Amino acid sequence: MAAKMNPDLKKEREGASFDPEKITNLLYGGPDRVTSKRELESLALNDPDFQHEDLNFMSREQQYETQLKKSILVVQKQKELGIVDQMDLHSYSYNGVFQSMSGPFGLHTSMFLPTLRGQGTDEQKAKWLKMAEEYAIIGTYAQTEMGHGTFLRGLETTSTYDPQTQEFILNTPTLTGTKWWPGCLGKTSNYCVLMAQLYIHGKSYGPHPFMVQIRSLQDHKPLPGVTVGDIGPKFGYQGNDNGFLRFDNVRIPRDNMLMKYSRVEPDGTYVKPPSSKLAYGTMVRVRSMIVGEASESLSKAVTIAIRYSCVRRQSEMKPGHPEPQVLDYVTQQYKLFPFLAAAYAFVFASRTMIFVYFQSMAKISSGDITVLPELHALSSGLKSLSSWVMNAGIEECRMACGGHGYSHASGIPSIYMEHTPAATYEGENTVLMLQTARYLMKSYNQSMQGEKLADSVAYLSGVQPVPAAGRTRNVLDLGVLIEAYQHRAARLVHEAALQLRNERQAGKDQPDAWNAASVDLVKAAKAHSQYFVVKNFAGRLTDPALDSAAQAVLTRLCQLYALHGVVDNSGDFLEDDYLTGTDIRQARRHINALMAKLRPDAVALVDAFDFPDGILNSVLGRYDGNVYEHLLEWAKASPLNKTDVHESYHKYLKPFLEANRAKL
Ligand SMILES: CCCCC/C=C\C/C=C\C/C=C\CCCCC(=O)SCCNC(=O)CCNC(=O)[C@H](O)C(C)(C)COP(=O)(O)OP(=O)(O)OC[C@H]1O[C@@H](n2cnc3c(N)ncnc32)[C@H](O)[C@@H]1OP(=O)(O)O
Ligand SMILES: Cc1cc2nc3c(=O)[nH]c(=O)nc-3n(C[C@H](O)[C@H](O)[C@H](O)COP(=O)(O)OP(=O)(O)OC[C@H]3O[C@@H](n4cnc5c(N)ncnc54)[C@H](O)[C@@H]3O)c2cc1C
Repeated sequence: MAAKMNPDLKKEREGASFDPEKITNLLYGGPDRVTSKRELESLALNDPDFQHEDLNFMSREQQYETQLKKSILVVQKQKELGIVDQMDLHSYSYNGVFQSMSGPFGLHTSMFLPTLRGQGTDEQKAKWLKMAEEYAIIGTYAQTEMGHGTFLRGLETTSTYDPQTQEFILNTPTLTGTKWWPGCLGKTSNYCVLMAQLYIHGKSYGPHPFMVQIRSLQDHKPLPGVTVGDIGPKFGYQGNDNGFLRFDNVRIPRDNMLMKYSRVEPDGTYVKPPSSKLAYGTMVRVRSMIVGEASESLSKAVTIAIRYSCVRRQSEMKPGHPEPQVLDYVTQQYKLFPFLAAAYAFVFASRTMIFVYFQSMAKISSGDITVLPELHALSSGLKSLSSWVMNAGIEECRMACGGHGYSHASGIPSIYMEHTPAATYEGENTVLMLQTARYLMKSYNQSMQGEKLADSVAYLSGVQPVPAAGRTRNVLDLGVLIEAYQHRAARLVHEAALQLRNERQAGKDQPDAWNAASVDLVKAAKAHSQYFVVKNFAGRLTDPALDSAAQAVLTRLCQLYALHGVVDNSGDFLEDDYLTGTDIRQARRHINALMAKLRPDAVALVDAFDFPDGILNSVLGRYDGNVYEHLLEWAKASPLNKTDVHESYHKYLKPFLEANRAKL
């Protein structure tokens, strides 16, 4: 018999002003997509082969083994089921089987295969791609070293060409040159794409990608000259064997250098790529994907916190009245609703990012590399902004669940531990924001020369003059809000550029001037990215998939997202002189009014994300809201509760207590 729905959640759903299915359809690309997503998720979630004890109750070794076993089964089953489409794979594998927890094949699919596809020549693809796609070999992306992650040009691993034998000789010359962090490297991979400094005839040509076998295909032992292992337990990512790797005079054939863009001829002649940054292509790809990872993780956390906030009743709002649902406290709404709005904003931003990525890659493949700087700037900015907001949001959701949020039963700690490194991996956020800033400075200077700018920065040359002080606006109007964000971004870019110029004029060289202005540069890059997100969100509100009710609720969310950003950054907007103090006060009032309007729709809005219980993996966020009975059941399954009296009682506590009693 189906469990009864918690009456509070039932009422919430009955009281919603719109049909969540309409928004689900928009989020996933139409009803057919939603149907196949649900079928694939359900297939994975109900497959007995994928059932296991809660990962939270397992040791790290058990987690690794469990995830490895599932990774192998997924490969077999996805073949049997004929799943090839990336979105289908995401539903079946990433969410259905792994509930977005990392596993030992993660880097094979997210970076090793894309690098082979993107950096290999046709011959190289013919040689390795099929083997890799068929999992005859398993690889990772080995770039970061103990001493350098950010500064790619500072990598110490060397690949020295020997024209005599037409081989590269790989070496790790220092302790800090030890590869450190690559996922799935410690125990799983037998190959890697190695980023190493290319040396020919004693000259350095910078980091290049090489295909390197690191373990025997017979017994999986490290090959001669290779030292490899796991780097130990981490904050999260326990199912992933992030590893270390060293080389001692390991020789690989010349054609193991991935040579789609740059080449080394047999005699040692180096053929330059059209752009040296094409070798960084896989990172751009993953950064674009991380916007999706961040939005999805934040969506999961807000789903849990909002559902639970409707089930949880606490305190007396009015003497003698029943305890209210904690979501009725406006302070609780103020914690959660802006992150609900942000989750939507970033889901939409991630869809656009993926579209721009593939559109740009099509151009790059046909030889037009002019789109690369804009793609790099956009993906760097959105990756950083989305993962920062995700981190803040997940933590806010945890705290909004009170004590139970701290328990693994809530599911929130796992989401946080697993996804918080998105702010670090694939380019540390501040560093990437500075890359976006670099592009903005260049664009700004180009606009000063009257040059035409790329679409995403065209506004830098067309910003309206600051309106007369004292003029107030209707800040609920999305057109006004978009303009305000645009104006703020353009002003911050302008001011950062001025600061750079002033630092130069005061006698600093370019790098010192850049460092001195870097806080403002990051601020400008953030403002630019926030403007992009607000504008993009507003652009989705007219999608024909939405009926008027769904459109109305998403419009409120979009207004809340934009207004909350204004209030949160009111100093910026006021300095801008574009909005006035009265506008900011109005914005605060509008936020309160919007939250009151959104309150009855909050549960339906998180339902629209369409995460089944098996994927949410949260006692607090259960769809049926039957939290308390399952909390007790979950705790009873904890390994410490396998026996009434734990064995350590006999070993330690009993003699201790007995000795103390004997002394009395
Ligand atoms: C719903 C969907 C969910 C799906 C989820 C699925 C997948 C995604 C999820 C998870 C991901 C899974 C696993 C991830 C594991 C993590 C793996 C890693 O971390 S791999 C290692 C990543 N490492 C880095 O990112 C290193 C960061 N450092 C750099 O990228 C660079 O060194 C640098 C900081 C950018 C600086 O480079 P450099 O010093 O060489 O360059 P500069 O001199 O500063 O700039 C020169 C010039 O080049 C431009 N540029 C730099 N990078 C790029 C690039 N990638 N593309 C294009 N252009 C680039 C730069 O802007 C300068 O231009 P200019 O101003 O014109 O001179
Ligand atoms: C879970 C996880 C998985 C990973 N997987 C992989 C993988 O599969 N393959 C791989 O190769 N790597 C991997 N990495 C490594 C990751 O890519 C790097 O850690 C990341 O790029 C950051 O580099 P870093 O560690 O050198 O940080 P650092 O650069 O040392 O950062 C430390 C601080 O210095 C600041 N800083 C550094 N440079 C600058 C600058 N120029 N300007 C201003 N501030 C600066 C940063 O902002 C930061 O605050 C992984 C890391 C993690 C945590």
